[in-house]
Amino acid sequence: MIQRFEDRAALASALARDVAAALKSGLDAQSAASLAVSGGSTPKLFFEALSKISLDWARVTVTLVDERWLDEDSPRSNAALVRQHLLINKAASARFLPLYNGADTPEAGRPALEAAVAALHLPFAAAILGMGEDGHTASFFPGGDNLASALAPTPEQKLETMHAPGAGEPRITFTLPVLAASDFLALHIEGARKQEILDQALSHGPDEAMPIRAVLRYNPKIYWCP
Ligand SMILES: O=C1O[C@H](COP(=O)(O)O)[C@@H](O)[C@H](O)[C@H]1O
Repeated sequence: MIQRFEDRAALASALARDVAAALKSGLDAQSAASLAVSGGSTPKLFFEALSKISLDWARVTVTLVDERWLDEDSPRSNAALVRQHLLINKAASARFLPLYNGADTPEAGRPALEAAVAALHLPFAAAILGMGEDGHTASFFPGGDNLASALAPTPEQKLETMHAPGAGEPRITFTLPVLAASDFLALHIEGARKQEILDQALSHGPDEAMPIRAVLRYNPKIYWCP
């Protein structure tokens, strides 16, 4: 289902409202709820809208669907984006679980992160994915060294490392089954170019060429604006 909005502000406020409702349902049913968000350039307005909504944020753990293996002082750090634009206002009391821990490589950092992730309340009450113009989502990149295992139906771990020609830097990502099991699964994309990429992904073709296809099979709610 594609929901189309007239502009970025309208999309941000609708997505924030729907994510907050999913978190509230999770908190009504159990003692805590987890939220996985994407990084990149798209989510800022959505983060700011969500941060202003009243919720029992102290019972919410926010994490990332994926991370670039970089210090938080890098402008490409997804964690830095979350700290600056989501963990503010009413959401300042949420707990944050970053996916970068300063180890030399994601492979070296992964065991400690797997242990931290094991303490999360899963499934995620909500997971919000983005999409790159190469058809990647989370860090499921075309040509990624561990793409097959990240997309496998029964991965051994919740996290997978990724190196790919188009990724810019090494990555770590939640695997597809963990994200797809979320109570509320959404894809947030903006702009005419990404609409074209989405149309291409919705047509027949291999997941390896456009890994977003693997997510589309789970029928995420799609939020789009020009
Ligand atoms: O590298 C990444 O890119 C995607 C898409 O980012 P955008 O800048 O095109 O919005 C993002 O969803 C992902 O979390 C991030 O690591």
